[in-house]
Amino acid sequence: KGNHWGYGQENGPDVWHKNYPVALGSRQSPIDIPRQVSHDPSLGPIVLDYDHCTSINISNNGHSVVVYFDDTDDRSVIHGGPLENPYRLKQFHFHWGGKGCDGSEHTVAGNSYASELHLVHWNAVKYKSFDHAAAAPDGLAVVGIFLETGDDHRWLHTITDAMYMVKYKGSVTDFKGFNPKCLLPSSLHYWTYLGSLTTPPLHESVTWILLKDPIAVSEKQLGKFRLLQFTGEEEDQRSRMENNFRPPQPLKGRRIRSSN
Ligand SMILES: N/C(=N\S(N)(=O)=O)N1CCCC1
Ligand SMILES: [Zn+2]
Repeated sequence: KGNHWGYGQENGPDVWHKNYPVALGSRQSPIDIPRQVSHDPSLGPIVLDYDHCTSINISNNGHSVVVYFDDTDDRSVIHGGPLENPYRLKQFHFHWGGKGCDGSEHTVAGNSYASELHLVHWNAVKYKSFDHAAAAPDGLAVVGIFLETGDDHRWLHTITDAMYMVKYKGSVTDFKGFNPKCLLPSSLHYWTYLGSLTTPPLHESVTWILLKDPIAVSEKQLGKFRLLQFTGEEEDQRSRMENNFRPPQPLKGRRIRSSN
């Protein structure tokens, strides 16, 4: 087993470029969102059509906790905003910090949030599979939602309650009938820019749509994320899954646009 990428001292974001040279590319994510962003009146609202969405399962892939969706048809798509096609929901996952530490990937005027939720979509109009789309400059669209600590989130507990079933890397369990619309903040105002996957293979294929308003989750709920392990059940060294975020990358002249 080679030195697989991770978030540790030896295999973390600072050395990913050794196996994934695109890590030093010109449209890497995440980034810091500056205080002043140019407002683009031509940017319409983002529309999330998740009414017939079908979650399949929840799993621990050794880097995050992931909920997968049936993406064999257009039943859960996002469209509008900066997007020229509808993009199909494939999965969502989270990035978070350690106890009392922030763990979002994008930052806003240098400030981090406790966690960040990513809803990953792919352009099934132009590409025949997720993997093909993931390698194309307009292949993916990821909606990012910031999580800040506050009151308990009414619907997040369905996800945190399932986490004890996927504690170890490689575990998966049924997770049907979950609609991520319940995780959206009240406003869909957003920032958008062209970037990349924030984990290897770091493909520069993502149109990022970051919602400005965070959702509130309790410290207790966030604590359940940290019960997950990076390692498999059979591995002797245990390692708590936390701080699974890549820090902001150079903007390299990119334009960030703001919806109204
Ligand atoms: N890095 C990723 N998403 S993210 N963190 O950029 O939203 N992914 C890797 C494979 C599928 C999604
Ligand atoms: Zn992510």
